[in-house]
Amino acid sequence: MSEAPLPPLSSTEFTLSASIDVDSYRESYARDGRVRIANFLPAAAARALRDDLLAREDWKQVLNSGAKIFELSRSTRAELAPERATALDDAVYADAREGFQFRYETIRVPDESEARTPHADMLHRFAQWMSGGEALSLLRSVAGERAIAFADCQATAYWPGDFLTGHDDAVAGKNRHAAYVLSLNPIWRIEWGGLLLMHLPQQRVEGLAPSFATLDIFRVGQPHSVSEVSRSAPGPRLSVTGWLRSR
Ligand SMILES: O=C(O)CCC(=O)C(=O)O
Ligand SMILES: [Fe+2]
Repeated sequence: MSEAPLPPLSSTEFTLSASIDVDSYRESYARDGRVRIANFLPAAAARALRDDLLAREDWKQVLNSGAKIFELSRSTRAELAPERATALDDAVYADAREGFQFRYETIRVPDESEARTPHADMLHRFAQWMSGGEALSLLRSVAGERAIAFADCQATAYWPGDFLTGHDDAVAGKNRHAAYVLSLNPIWRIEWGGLLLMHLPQQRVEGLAPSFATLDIFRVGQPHSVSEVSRSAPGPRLSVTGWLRSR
């Protein structure tokens, strides 16, 4: 297998934490198909990214109705008549009873490097950093997939009541090798929900609670879900997430 060239590094504001032991993460990933890398980013960088994302107003709520996906800006939602908003909530929970269903807020970054304007916003810069240099080289090593060429990227905020039901991330034509989730929650009680649940045989699950500056990586093709964030959560479950892809 030939190694795709590493795209140039476009930003120096993100760095890898010094403590990452690539070999042990590579072994865990090869064995289990998933791994949690603690302290993936230095705390200051993770904190800056979190603050930047929380200050943004261009979040869109995304939800599906069967195969259709709807996107609602915050201003659109604010203008919804209360009966419409309740009907929408009811439909989301009714459809979640049996089918594939999700609802959360997102800010997306374009997949193409040219569209990720250098120095546009912090999330774009993070996506570019993940798609080149030391970060991409680490991700390729841990996943054992030299064909990985870039990280696609979106920020997600799961507010109380938000969730994502079981699925396996495999989409034809997207060339996804592994999913990643950078968790940006300095304080999170497990009881607040929003757990990344890996669905195992016999109704067993392995749950990964939101955390801070950790990177979860898991191989595409494994059933998983995000459990509903509870009404006791004081704020959103904030992450930056996407897939490690080849072109
Ligand atoms: O946010 C997470 O922990 C995982 C999200 C996920 O599974 C997805 O977006 O496909
Ligand atoms: Fe997923």
